[in-house]
Amino acid sequence: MNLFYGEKQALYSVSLDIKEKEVTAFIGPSGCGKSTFLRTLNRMNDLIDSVKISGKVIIDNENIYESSDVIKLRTKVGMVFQKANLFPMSIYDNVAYGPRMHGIKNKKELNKIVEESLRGAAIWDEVKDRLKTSALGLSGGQQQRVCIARAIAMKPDVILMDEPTSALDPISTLKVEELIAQMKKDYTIIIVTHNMQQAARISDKTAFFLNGEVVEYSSTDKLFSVPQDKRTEDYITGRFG
Ligand SMILES: Nc1ncnc2c1ncn2[C@@H]1O[C@H](COP(=O)(O)OP(=O)(O)OP(=O)(O)O)[C@@H](O)[C@H]1O
Repeated sequence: MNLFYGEKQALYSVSLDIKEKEVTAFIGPSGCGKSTFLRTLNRMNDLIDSVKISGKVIIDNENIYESSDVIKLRTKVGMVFQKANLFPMSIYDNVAYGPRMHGIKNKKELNKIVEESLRGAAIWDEVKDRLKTSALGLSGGQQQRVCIARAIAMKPDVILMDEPTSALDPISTLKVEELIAQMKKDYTIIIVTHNMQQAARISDKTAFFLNGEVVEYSSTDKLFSVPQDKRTEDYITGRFG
């Protein structure tokens, strides 16, 4: 994968094999291309006019850049952003939004999806008595877990997370990290994080990005204990970034 914003190249020959039902973390200094690469995985960069991409992203034997069904792709590959971006509507309606858009109208069925998704995001007990109240009345950490529930409601295979805990306090961060650890039995999770301890705690594999390239990609244990590249070692020991 090579990616340009206009004339400026942001990704250089990035090639990664990402395993299903694992947590893969992308780490690296600011501006090195982590979010850009993450967004290529569900074609979110298509929304930016200047973007040019060469290469392939193959999911389930299909190059997603050759298939035109972007809606189907984004159902399969969901996304959670850095800041919770709930709609100004009830908790229930936020989670039911995607399924409704996909034509599910049956109340019983929607109730089931909403409950299962909120349970899956480990927030059901906290919100079950206030489903009809505004989602924006929840704490930041709760809102982020409702965003995860909203992603789960679409029954994706892959969930992309772009610094999902960077706006959260340590306790909410811990809850989201525990949730990610539980979720990997059902989903493939790819997470961009600025927090190396977080990558070390929750991921199976880690890719270290630098200046638009992947310098090193291996099991998280190996990358943090015996980095193969001097630049990885310098980064993880805090010599730069
Ligand atoms: N919409 C855009 N238009 C032009 N250039 C962009 C755009 N988005 C990102 N870039 C540039 O692409 C490069 C990679 O940015 P990207 O956001 O992917 O890095 P990152 O590693 O995720 O950084 P951070 O950790 O700060 O979020 C940067 O030089 C950035 O300025």
